[in-house]
Amino acid sequence: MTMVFLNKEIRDGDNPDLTEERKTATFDTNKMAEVIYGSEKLARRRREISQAVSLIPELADSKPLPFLSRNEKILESTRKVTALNEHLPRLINMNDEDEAWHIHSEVIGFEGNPLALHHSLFIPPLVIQGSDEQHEKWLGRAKRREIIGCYAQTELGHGSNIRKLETTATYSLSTQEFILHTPTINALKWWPGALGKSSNHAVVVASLIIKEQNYGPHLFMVQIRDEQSHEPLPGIAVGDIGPKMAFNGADNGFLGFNNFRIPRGNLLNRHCNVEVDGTYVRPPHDKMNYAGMIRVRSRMAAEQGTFMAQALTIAVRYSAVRRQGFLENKSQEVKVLDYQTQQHRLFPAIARSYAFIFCGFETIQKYETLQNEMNSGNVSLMADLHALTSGIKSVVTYQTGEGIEQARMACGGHGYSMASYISEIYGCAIGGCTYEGENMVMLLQLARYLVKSVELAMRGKPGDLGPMVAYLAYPDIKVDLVTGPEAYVKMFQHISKRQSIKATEKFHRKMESGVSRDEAWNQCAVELTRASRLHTRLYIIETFIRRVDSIEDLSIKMVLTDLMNLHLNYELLDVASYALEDGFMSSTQMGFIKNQLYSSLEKIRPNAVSLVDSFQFSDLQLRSNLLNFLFQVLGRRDGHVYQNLFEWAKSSPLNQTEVLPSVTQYLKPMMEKAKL
Ligand SMILES: CCCCCCCCCCCCCCCCCCCCC/C=C/C(=O)SCCNC(=O)CCNC(=O)[C@H](O)C(C)(C)COP(=O)(O)OP(=O)(O)OC[C@H]1O[C@@H](n2cnc3c(N)ncnc32)[C@H](O)[C@@H]1OP(=O)(O)O
Ligand SMILES: Cc1cc2nc3c(=O)[nH]c(=O)nc-3n(C[C@H](O)[C@H](O)[C@H](O)COP(=O)(O)OP(=O)(O)OC[C@H]3O[C@@H](n4cnc5c(N)ncnc54)[C@H](O)[C@@H]3O)c2cc1C
Repeated sequence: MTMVFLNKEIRDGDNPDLTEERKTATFDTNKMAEVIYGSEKLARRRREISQAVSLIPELADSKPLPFLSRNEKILESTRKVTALNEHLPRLINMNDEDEAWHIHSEVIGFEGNPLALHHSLFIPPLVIQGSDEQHEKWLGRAKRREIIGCYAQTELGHGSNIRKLETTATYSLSTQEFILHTPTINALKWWPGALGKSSNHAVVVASLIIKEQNYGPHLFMVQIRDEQSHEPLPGIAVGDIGPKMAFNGADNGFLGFNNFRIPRGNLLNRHCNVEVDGTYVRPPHDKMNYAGMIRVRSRMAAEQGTFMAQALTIAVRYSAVRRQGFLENKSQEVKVLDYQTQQHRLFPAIARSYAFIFCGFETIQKYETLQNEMNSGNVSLMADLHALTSGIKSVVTYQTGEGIEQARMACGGHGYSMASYISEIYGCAIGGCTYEGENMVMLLQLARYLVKSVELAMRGKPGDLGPMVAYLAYPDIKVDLVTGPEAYVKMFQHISKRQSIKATEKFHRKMESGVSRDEAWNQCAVELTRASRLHTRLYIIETFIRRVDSIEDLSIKMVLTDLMNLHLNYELLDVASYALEDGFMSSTQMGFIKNQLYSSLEKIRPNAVSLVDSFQFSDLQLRSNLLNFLFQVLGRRDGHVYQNLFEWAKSSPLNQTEVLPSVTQYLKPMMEKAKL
C-alpha cells in the first residue's frame, strides 16, 4: 500500500527508519523537485521518463557493472545505448536536452558510453562552428546517428596549452585540401572519449598552416574510419588508451595522422575561413575556436551538483537506517544521522549540491545568451563568460570531489565497498577537475580577468567594471551578520576584493622589482588562484540567494532558507581567516557564525532525507535496482540495506565456487610443503 503524506510517497514495506524520516519532512518533495529542475514540467517529465524506462527490461543493466571486465563494460554500455536509441523517440522529446541527459543518466549511469561525446562534444562544436552548408552535410547524419563522432583536441604532449598543439593542418593550394599530420609521438591525439574504438568521425583540433604561417588551433571535421568496415582509413592510426580511474565503459583513444588529406570544406568555417587562394578570413574574436569549451564548462556546475547529490542520496539514506552507538536513550542505538559530526559531514554538501545546480541554471542561461549573440556577430560577452565559467568549473569540481569523498566516509566500511557505488561516482566526477581545462590553469584564466579588473578600479575607472566584479570598487563598510544574507555577501565581497587586490599588488611589486611579467605571474600564482576561488564562491553564494528569493511556496522557501543559511555560514567559516586577518571580522562574529552553523544543522536534520529524496533519482539511476540483479545497495529508496548487502556478497563471482584456483594452485601447495 502507498500512502501519500504531503505528496511524499510513504510505502508499506520500506525500512521504518526511512519512513519515519519521510514523515517528518516539512515540505513536499515534488514541489522541491520543481525548484531543483527549474519547472514543474521538467520535474514531472523526469518522473515519467524514469517510470517508462523502468518498464523496459532491455534498458536495465544486464549484469552488476562492478563485476565486469573492461571489454564487458564497453559491450554492456554499447548494448544499452543502442537499445535506448530505438526507444528514444517514444520516450522523450528529442529536441529537449534536459530530457536527453536524464534518460542517458538513467540508462547508462556513470561508466560512460560510446555516444556520450557524440552528443556533448561532437554535435555542439559542429553546431557552433559549422556553416549552414556544413550543417546540411553532417548535422542531420550526426543527429540521426548515421555517423558517430568525438572531439579530438588534447595530445599526448599538450592538453592545457592548446596554442602549442602539434597536429598540423597545412593548406595545399594545389589540391585545395588540408593535410593533417602528426609530426611526433607527442602530437598523437590522446584522451578523446569514444575515439578509441567507436567513432568513425572526429572534430579534430589542429594548428592551421597556410603558406608556412601558423594561424593557431582550428576545428576540422575528419572521417577516421570506413563507414562500412569500420576499419581506420589509410593514413590514420587510432586505438584505445587503456583503463582509467573511471569511465571504463567508454573508449578514450589516441589518434595519429600520416599526411591525411581532407577537403577545404572540412574546416568548420561559420566564423573563420580559408579561401581557395589561401586567404585567411579571421573570426570576430581571437578565441572563437574555444567557444565550445565555454559551452561544456557552463554545464558543469549543474552536472557536478547532480553527481554530488547522487552520492549524498546514498549516504543520507544509509545514515538514516544505520544505527550505531548511543545518545541519551541507552535502550536503542541511534541513527548515525543523529550525530552532529555526521550532519556536519553531509549537510553542507547537500547545500552545495543545491547551490551548484542553481548556479548551473544561471550559467547555462548565460551561455545560451552568448550563443545567440555570437550567431548575430556580437562576441562582447565571451570574455566575461570565459572568466566566470573557468572559475566555476574549477571550484565546483573540487568541492564536488570533497563532498563525494565525505559521503563515502560517512558510510563507514560499507562506503568503501563497490556495493555503495560511491567510488564510481567519485571517479566520474573527479575527472572534471582535469577535463575541460585543468583546474589550476582555469583558475589562472579567471585571475587574469580579476587582475585586469583590479587595475581598472585602481586607475579610478570603476564605471568600466562589469557587474560581476563591480564589488572590487566598493568601499569597506563593516557589517553586522545578524542582519541576514546581504551582510554575508558584503563580508564575502570584502574578503574576495581584498585577496584580488593583494594578489594584484604583489604581482605589480614583483614586476617593479625587475622580474619579468610571466615570472612575476608565476611567483604570485597561488595567491592568484586563491583570489579566483573566493570570487567564484561569492558568485555561487549570490546565485543561491537569488534563487531562494525567487521562490513563492512558503514551505519550500523555509527549508531552502535553512539550507542557504547553512551554506552561508559554512562558506564564510571556511574563509574566515581572510577577514580576521585585517580585523574586518571580529572573534565575536566568528563565534556567531559557528553557532548559526550548528543551529542550521539541527534545523535541517528532520528534512535531510526528504532534501535528498527531492532530487528524485530513481533506484535505477543510482544503480540500486533490484528487479534485474543486485547492485548498489546502500542508497536504496526502500532502505533495506543489510539483507541486500548479503545478497550482493553472495552474487560475487568469487562465491560461485567454494574453492578457488588460487587456493588449489598456490595456497594449498604452500601449506602442504610447510607440513613436511
Ligand atoms: C539540474 C539540471 C539538469 C541539467 C544537467 C544535467 C546533468 C546530468 C548528468 C547526467 C550524466 C552526465 C554525464 C556526464 C559525463 C561527463 C562526460 C565527461 C566528458 C569529458 C569530456 C572532456 C573533454 C575535454 O576535456 S576537451 C579538451 C578540453 N581542453 C581544454 O579545456 C584546454 C584548456 N586550455 C585552454 O582552454 C586554453 O589553452 C587556455 C584558455 C588555458 C589558454 O589559451 P591561450 O590561447 O593560450 O590564451 P591566453 O594567452 O591564456 O589568453 C589570451 C586571452 O584570451 C582569453 N581567452 C582564453 N580563452 C578564452 C575563451 N574561451 N573565450 C574568451 N576569451 C578567452 C584570455 O582570457 C586572455 O584574455 P586577456 O587576459 O584579455 O588577454
Ligand atoms: C576523463 C577525461 C576525459 C577527457 N576527454 C577528452 C576529450 O573528449 N577530448 C579531448 O580533447 N581531451 C579530453 N581529455 C583531456 C583533458 O582535456 C586534458 O587532460 C586536460 O585539458 C588537462 O590537460 P593536460 O592533460 O595537458 O594536463 P597538464 O597541463 O599537463 O597538467 C599537469 C599539471 O600541470 C599544471 N599546469 C599546466 N599548465 C599550467 C600553467 N600554465 N600554469 C600552472 N600550472 C600548469 C596543471 O595544473 C597540472 O597540475 C579528457 C581527460 C579526462 C581526464
